[in-house]
Amino acid sequence: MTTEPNTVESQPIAGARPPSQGAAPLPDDALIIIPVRNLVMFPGLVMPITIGRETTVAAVQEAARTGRQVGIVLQRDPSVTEPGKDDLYPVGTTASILRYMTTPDGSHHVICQGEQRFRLNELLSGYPYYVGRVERMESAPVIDAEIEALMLQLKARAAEVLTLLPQAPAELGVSLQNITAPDALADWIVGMMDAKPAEKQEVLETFELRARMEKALSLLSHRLEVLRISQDIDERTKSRFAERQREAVLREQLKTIQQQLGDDEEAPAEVAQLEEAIDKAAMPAEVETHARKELKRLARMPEAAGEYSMLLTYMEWLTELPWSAATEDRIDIGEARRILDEDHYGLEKIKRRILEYLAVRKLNPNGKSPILCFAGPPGVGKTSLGQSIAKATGRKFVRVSLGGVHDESEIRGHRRTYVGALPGNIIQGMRKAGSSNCVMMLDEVDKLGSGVHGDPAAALLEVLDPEQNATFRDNYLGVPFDLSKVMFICTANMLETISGPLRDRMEIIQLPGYTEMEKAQIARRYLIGRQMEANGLKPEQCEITDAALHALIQRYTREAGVRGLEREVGGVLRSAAMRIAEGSAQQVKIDEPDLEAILGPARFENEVAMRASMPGVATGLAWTPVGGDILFIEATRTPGGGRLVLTGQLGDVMKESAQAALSLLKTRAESLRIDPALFEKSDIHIHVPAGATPKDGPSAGVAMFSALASLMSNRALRHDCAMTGEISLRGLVLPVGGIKEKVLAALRAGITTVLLPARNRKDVEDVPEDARRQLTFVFLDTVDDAMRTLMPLHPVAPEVTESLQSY
Ligand SMILES: Nc1ncnc2c1ncn2[C@@H]1O[C@H](COP(=O)(O)OP(=O)(O)OP(=O)(O)O)[C@@H](O)[C@H]1O
Repeated sequence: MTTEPNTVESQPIAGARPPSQGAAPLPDDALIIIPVRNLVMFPGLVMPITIGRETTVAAVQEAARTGRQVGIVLQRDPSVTEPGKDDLYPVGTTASILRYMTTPDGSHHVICQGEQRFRLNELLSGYPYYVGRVERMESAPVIDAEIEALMLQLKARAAEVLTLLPQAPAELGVSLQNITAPDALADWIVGMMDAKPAEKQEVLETFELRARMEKALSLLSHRLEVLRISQDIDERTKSRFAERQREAVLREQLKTIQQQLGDDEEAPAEVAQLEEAIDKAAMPAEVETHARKELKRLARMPEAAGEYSMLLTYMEWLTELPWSAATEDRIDIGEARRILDEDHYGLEKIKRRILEYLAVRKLNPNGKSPILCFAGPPGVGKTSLGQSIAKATGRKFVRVSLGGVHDESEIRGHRRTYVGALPGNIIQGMRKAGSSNCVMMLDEVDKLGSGVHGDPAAALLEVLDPEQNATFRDNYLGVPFDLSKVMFICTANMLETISGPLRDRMEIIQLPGYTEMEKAQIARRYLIGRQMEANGLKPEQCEITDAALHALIQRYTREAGVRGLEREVGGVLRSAAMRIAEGSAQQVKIDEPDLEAILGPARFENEVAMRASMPGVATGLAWTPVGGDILFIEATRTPGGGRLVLTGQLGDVMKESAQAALSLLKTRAESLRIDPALFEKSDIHIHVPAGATPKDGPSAGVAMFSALASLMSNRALRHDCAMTGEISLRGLVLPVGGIKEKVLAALRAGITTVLLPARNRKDVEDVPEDARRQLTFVFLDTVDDAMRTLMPLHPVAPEVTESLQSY
C-alpha cells in the first residue's frame, strides 16, 4: 500500500489561453482534468498530490477558488509530457480539493478527496488547463451472500497484511473495520495498496462490483503472499545472525572454562615462555610460589584486558632478575694487584686499601665488610677503579646514578598499582647486571636529594645495611630480593652533603687529584694509547712531544682529574688522523708550537701574575668539590667612615673572618707601618670574585688579612705566593683541611710558594713527591710570618722572630 505523494504533470493543451477573466465558463458536464503519472485516485480515498507545472497550478487554483471538483486521470505513459486524450486512461475519479498549499521551497501541494468514477469522453480546448467532458458513473451495489463473503475475505486479508506491516499506523486497521459498503471496501483497499498503477487502474475501470472485489482480492492475496515470503526471508536472516552470535558467546565461555580447569592448551605463547623462565630463574621458594600464582592469574586474563600487559611486564621483571645467577668469586690478591696496576697509574695508598679490602673478603666471604666510598673530583678514576675491582674479582660491574634522586620511589620503586610503575634503580641495576653478586657502583651519593616523597637516603641505608639488605623490598616487586652478595661501592665529589648515618656506613677513600707529573704519566701510559685507537691511529703514526703534553696540561686544562686532558689529547690526535687520512703526512709529530693551530689559543695563562701584582690583592687557596682552586681576595678603600663591605657570595663564617682580619690588622698597624687614622677615614670593600660558587669557611683568614695589609700599606704582595689558614684575633694561624687539593691547585695555577699553617706541616706528606719538589712551602705560626714572606721589602719589627722555612 502506498501513501506517498505523486507528482502531477500538467501540460498546456493546444491553444490554451492564460487564465483570465475572459476564460470560457465550463459546461455542466465538464471537469477540470488533472493528468497524473503514478497515482490512481479512488472514490473514498484522501490523497496528497504534489503539483509541478504552472498550468496545473492555475487549474488547481481555479478549482480551489470556485470550489469545483477536479477529475484525476492516470497517464498511460508517465514519460509523455503533453498527453492527448489517447494518452490518458478513459476512467478517472472526481475529487474535491480539501487543501491547497505552497511550501516555503515553492512547491505546490493539494490534498484531494476522491468522490466518484467518471469516464472521460473528450478533452475541450480553449482553457488554460485541461478540461474534459465526462460521464459520472453512479453505483448502486446489490449486496448478496457472495458479495458479503468476498467482503469478509477482503477484510481478513487486509487485516493480515496490516499485521505484516509493522510500520502501518494503527488507525488504518480501525478505518478498515469501519467500512461497511463492499464497493467502498474494495476501492479503499486497492487505493491504499502497494500495487502498480496499471493494476490499480484496472480495478478502477471494473464497474461490476463482484468482479471488482475479486480483482481486489486477487491483488491483495498476491500482496499478502509477497509479504509473507519477505517476512520469512527476514526471519531466516535474523536467526542466522543470532546463531552466529550465540556461537561466539559459547566459544568465549568455553575458553574461560578451559582456562579455569587449567587446560592451557589455548594459553598464549607468553605464558608458556614465562612458565619456562620461572623454572629457570631458581627463585627462592616464597618468590616462586608468588610468581606461579601471578602467572595463573595472567593465563586466565583475557589478552585484551588492560591489566594483562601490566601483569606481563611484571612477570618479565620477576623472571629476569638474577635471583640465583652469580659469577664465581675468584679473589687472587696477586692478580688483583696486577689488574689495578695495569689500569691505574699511581694511587698507591688507594690500591693498597682496595687490596686489603679484597683480602678480608676472601678470608671471610660472609663477614660484614665496609662499603667503600671513593670521594674526589671528577675524572680522577673513581669509576675506573670500581671497574678494576669487578675485573679483579671476576664479577659483573653495574653503575647506578643517584645524582638528583629526590624521591624514595626512585630507589625503591613504585607500587604496581601506579600507571607506568617500574622497579627502583637498585633492582633495575640488578637486572642490568644479571648477576646477584655484581659490583654495584652507586654514583654521586653526595647528590642524593631529599624530597617530599620519603627520604631516599633512608632507602639507600637499607640497601647498604648488611643486616637488612638480604630481604630488600622493592615496592614494584612486592617480594624480597637478596642484595647481600652485592659488592657496593659509592662515589662522591664531596663528603659534606652526605647524610651522617650514610657516611658512618662507608669507608671513605679520598682521591684528591693528580699533579702535573702524574697527569703526564697517565696520559703517556693510558690516555694517548686509548685515544690513538679511538681515532684509528697506529703508534708509529703519531707522536706527542713532552713539551706539547705539558702545555696541554698547563695551558689547556685546569682540573684535578684527567678527563679534560683526555679530551684535549683526543682533539690533537683527531687533527693528526685527519692529516694522515688526507695524505698530507705519513707520520705526525705534535710539538708545543703546533697546539695553538690545532686547539686555538691557550685557555689558562698565568692569571695570578696578572691579577695579584697590585696592592690589595691576595691569592687564597680554596677547597672545592671538584678539587682545590685558587681564589683572589681583593680589597679596595674609599674615603668614608670606617665601614666594611663584603661582596662575592660570602658565607657567614667567611664574613666573620674578614671582620677578624680587619680587627687584627688594626692591632698590627704600627708594626706594619700603617697610619691608624686611615681606618677611620676609609670605607673598606672586600670582594672575592670568580664564579657564582658560594664561598665559606674560615680558611681564607690569612689571605683576608694579607689583602687588607697590602691595601692599607699600599704595597703589592708577592704574586707567586698563595696561602691558606684560619686566623685568631691574636694573630695565630690555625690549621685547615684539604691541604693536598689546595697545594695541587696552587701548582696548577703556576704558584711557586705556598703558605700553610704550621700545624698542617704533616699533611704536606700526602702531596706527591714531584709536586712537593716544585714548590716552596712556608709554614705560619702567626700572620706576621706571612707578612715577612709576602712583603719581603717591608721592614719587619725586630720583636717578631723569623720562622720562614722551606720544606
Ligand atoms: N690513575 C689513573 N690511571 C689511569 N687512568 C686514569 C687514572 N685516573 C683516571 N683515569 C682515567 O680517566 C678517565 C676518567 O676517570 P673516571 O671515569 O674513572 O673518573 P671518575 O672519578 O669516576 O669521574 P666522575 O666522578 O666524573 O664519574 C678514565 O678514562 C680513567 O681511566
